[in-house]
Amino acid sequence: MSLRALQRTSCIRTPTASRTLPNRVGSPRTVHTQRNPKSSTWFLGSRRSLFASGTTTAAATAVGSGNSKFALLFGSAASGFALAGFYQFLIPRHEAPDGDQAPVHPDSPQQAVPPSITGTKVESKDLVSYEEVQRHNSAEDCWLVIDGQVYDVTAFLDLHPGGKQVILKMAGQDATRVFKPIHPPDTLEPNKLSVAYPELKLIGTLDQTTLPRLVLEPTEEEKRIAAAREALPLPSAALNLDDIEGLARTVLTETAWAYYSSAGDDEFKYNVLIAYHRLNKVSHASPTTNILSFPSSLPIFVAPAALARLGHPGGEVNITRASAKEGIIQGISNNASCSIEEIVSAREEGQVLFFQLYMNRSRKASEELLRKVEKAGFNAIFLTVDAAVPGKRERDQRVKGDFAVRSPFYQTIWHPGPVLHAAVSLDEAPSDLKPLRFPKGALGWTSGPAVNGQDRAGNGVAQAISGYQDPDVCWADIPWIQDITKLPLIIKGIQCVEDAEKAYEHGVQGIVLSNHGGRQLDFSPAPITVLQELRERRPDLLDDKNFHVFVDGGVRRGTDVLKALCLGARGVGLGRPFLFANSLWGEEGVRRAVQIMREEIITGMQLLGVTSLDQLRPEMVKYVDRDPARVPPNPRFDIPRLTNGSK
Ligand code: HEM
Ligand SMILES: Cc1cc2nc3c(=O)[nH]c(=O)nc-3n(C[C@H](O)[C@H](O)[C@H](O)COP(=O)(O)O)c2cc1C
Repeated sequence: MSLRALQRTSCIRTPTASRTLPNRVGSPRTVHTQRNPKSSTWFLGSRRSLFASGTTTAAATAVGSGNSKFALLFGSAASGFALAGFYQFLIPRHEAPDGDQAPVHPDSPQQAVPPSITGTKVESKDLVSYEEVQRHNSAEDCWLVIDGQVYDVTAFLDLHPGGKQVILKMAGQDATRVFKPIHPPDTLEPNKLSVAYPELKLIGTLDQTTLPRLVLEPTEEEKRIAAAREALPLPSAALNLDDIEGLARTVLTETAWAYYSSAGDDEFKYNVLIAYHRLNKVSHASPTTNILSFPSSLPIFVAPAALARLGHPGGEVNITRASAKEGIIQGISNNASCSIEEIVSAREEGQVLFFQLYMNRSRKASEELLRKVEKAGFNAIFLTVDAAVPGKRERDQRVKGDFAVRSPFYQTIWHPGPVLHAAVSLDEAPSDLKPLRFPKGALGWTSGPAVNGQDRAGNGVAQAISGYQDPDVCWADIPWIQDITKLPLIIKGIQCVEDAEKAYEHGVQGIVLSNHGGRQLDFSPAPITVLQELRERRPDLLDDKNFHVFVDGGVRRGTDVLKALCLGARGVGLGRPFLFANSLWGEEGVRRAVQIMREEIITGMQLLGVTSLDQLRPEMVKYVDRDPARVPPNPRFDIPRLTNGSK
């Protein structure tokens, strides 16, 4: 089964067998939709290689509710990264002025949150006791604490873009923990405060010594994660990307694991290609290349993937820093958990970043986002077209999406309010814009229609964050985007030769053959299969220097990359491996994952007998059609037995 990318899918139509399309590049061309008779039934792979695609892992809800409790209870006792390190900066603890007898409270962070997450604090000299704050706990008199500062929000309640009720739930309490993940980091910046929210009154600074002492029991999951973090080896102990995945599963929350690892309805394993050996002098093999026109130390890039903060509080910013250090290009998801501003400020000078766009139901919102990312200096746009609606990700749905990390781009676009970055007014928002409540009090919004007649709440993380995406994106939108931005445009999610041809004819700079890591259409072809078919049927597209074909999905080995390159791909994306590596060790973990790929690619090149990537040829690989080996929907992964400190 093949997904017809860019077909309007809110009303499904059968594609015609062949047609003549207007050609913006050259003369009109007939597009042939005849399938290669040799190609077998397509199956979605899972986990391994391009020949599979994606089953994998999960992480600790970075700024979620439970961790803070845990940090409190175990923070002083535990040593190492597990608690004193990791949790301390997830949810900062109170320093105890008089040793461990000092009062503590989970939601009043001190300075431990990294600056990129914290935002700027308003400092006030007046000390206010926590008891006093607690007295102002109604709609008529509502105070709360954020970042150690006490605010009177009574007059602001009706103006709050996220609604009055969410604030009232925190009336008289410390709201830092719920505030931070869902607000832009500069929301309470001093110079912005009086202008944007004159109704908000700063009362003073919370007197930390008045906080009640809380003794909170960690949940079983918190205990499990802390123990796993305690036992984590150094990044260098991971020898391959499967080691990273196995370890990541141990430290991720059930929610994060389910979201990261989930694939389509069923999950399959598939192997396709075999590489041959060539004799050559290979002591110096260089894996450097250009991706589009940008230099890259390796023929791989970070495939855009949402919500990196589910696994680590540093989120996408960790990946940005690691990519800069390792010299590879990062794709930033439209549903990233760090804001554009955070990512751009972490970026090194000249660092190449691609931005992945989901077309918004409001074209105006998409236009503004495109202009924003171009202005911010992003280097290319990846338009994702294989996610007209979220795939049926049962693993994700089963855990019901209990998370507290939101996509700032998404908030920015859809939230009517005084400080909208994308300035979409309420009357332009879709009529079904409605608040969405996640279980356990995490809040969000969705603009999408109810799923199967039900609210999106409890349908998993993917359902929750995808509501604004337009199922009616079609080919006519391509010239529309090209008129708005001069950046190279790459269509991501092409799953058949016919759509590759259409993309070519629409004058885009490239495509990503991808099935979204197996998370969308079940039984969609493994991207390597489509690449092989493209090689057979339209080698001219692969050989055109101005048209770049990329591929992603299940790439876990250097040899996977080399096989794709042999067939003509210009670069290969990896999604989950970087999410998992980030979940384990943040920036260091992502660097380790890149290093593993570097070692494997160079070794693979040497064993293949090539010293540069342009020597890779289709003749060096062989396509093997074979039946996929069925694996259960929730496969168990071997957790590597690596011990702390092992090299
Ligand atoms: C003094 C405090 C607060 C200020 C100045 C404030 C300001 C804002 C602003 C400006 C937005 C729109 C964000 C955007 O569109 O980029 C927003 C959204 C929101 N706020 Fe607040 N807020 C405050 C407190 C809170 C608290 C205490 C909560 C929860 C307990 C909360 C929950 C939300 C939610 C759920 C949204 C919608 C975000 C989304 O769904 O994407 N806010 N707030
Ligand atoms: C957790 C997760 C989130 C993703 N989010 C996005 C996204 O926001 N936009 C997008 O175009 N692709 C997204 N993808 C798909 C990736 O870009 C990529 O196609 C896929 O991960 C490749 O498969 P791999 O994970 O096996 O490497 C996501 C994938 C995962 C696993």
